[in-house]
Amino acid sequence: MTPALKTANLTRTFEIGKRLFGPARARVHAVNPMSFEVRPGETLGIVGESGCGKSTLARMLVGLLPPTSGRIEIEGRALDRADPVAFGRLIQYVFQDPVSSLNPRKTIRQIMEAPLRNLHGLKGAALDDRVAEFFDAVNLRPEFLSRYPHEFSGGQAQRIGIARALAASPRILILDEPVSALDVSVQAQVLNLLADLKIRLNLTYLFISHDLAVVEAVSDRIAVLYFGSLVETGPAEKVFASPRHPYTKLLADSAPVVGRPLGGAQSGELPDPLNPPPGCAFAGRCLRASDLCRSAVPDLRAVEGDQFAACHHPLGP
Ligand SMILES: Nc1ncnc2c1ncn2[C@@H]1O[C@H](COP(=O)(O)OP(=O)(O)OP(=O)(O)O)[C@@H](O)[C@H]1O
Repeated sequence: MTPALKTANLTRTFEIGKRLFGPARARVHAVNPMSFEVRPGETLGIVGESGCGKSTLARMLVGLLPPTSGRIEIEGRALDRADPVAFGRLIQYVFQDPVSSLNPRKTIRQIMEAPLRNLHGLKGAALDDRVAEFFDAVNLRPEFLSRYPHEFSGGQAQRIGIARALAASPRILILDEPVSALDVSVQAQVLNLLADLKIRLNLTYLFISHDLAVVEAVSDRIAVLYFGSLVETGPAEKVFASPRHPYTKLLADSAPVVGRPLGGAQSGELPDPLNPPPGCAFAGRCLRASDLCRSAVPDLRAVEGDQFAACHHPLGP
């Protein structure tokens, strides 16, 4: 089956201004060569601590940030960076902070119309119909269209963000911490809405979050990101219940309560992103680390069925 979304060695480094002892500039390795697939209709959850590269990955996938190297394919077609319209028609982004992602000086109607004009050339009655259709799909009243973003609660603003993304008729939504900024009582409503829309519109989701409980609840498969690399992937019901990578186990053990973010896992020392270690980036925090771990980067390998871990000494079931 052709994947809905596929990355091949997708990589991003950032050069930063500071010069270290010579002409070479310092380089942050934000996303190391990353290859994964998302199947049609699937929700792939991507989980990781702050600074592990989640936003950099998301921004590359929607064309907001050029990759340093590697490819992005949607339904078997490589995306061309030079063609932002093609990107926008296939893949859309829902931002973490719903209110600040909406331009405060524009009405909701203007905000909704912009991608439809730019990506699909819609105007007149066809444009009005599409705006109304997607506004209704996220359960918002039509009179809201003439209002401004500050007039809405976080949950309503996130519905508007979702309507704006969906009106572009994408195949894939990148949901970057879509409920983290919302009250717990509103989170479930937005998650249920996303689940309904996915089925109704035949969508594929990439759901990025630092909240294990949310990711486990919404995902079919989960990918765990650590220090710019995927360290474990597998079925949602397996990854935290039976982790194979010691880092995944640390995450699962440190966030046992529903809705609790990854607090305890941050107590260990993260490597310096300007000077990554030669072997496994987790070796310095790992009780199982051997000389091999400190010298050779482990590849993501199948440990059982559909569960993969990038570990020289994976945990048993
Ligand atoms: N524009 C930039 N210039 C330099 N370094 C950057 C830039 N953007 C991100 N980084 C670095 O890349 C790494 C990954 O950052 P990224 O924002 O993608 O992580 P994240 O997992 O989304 O974190 P958070 O959850 O805190 O947003 C970090 O070390 C970060 O400091």
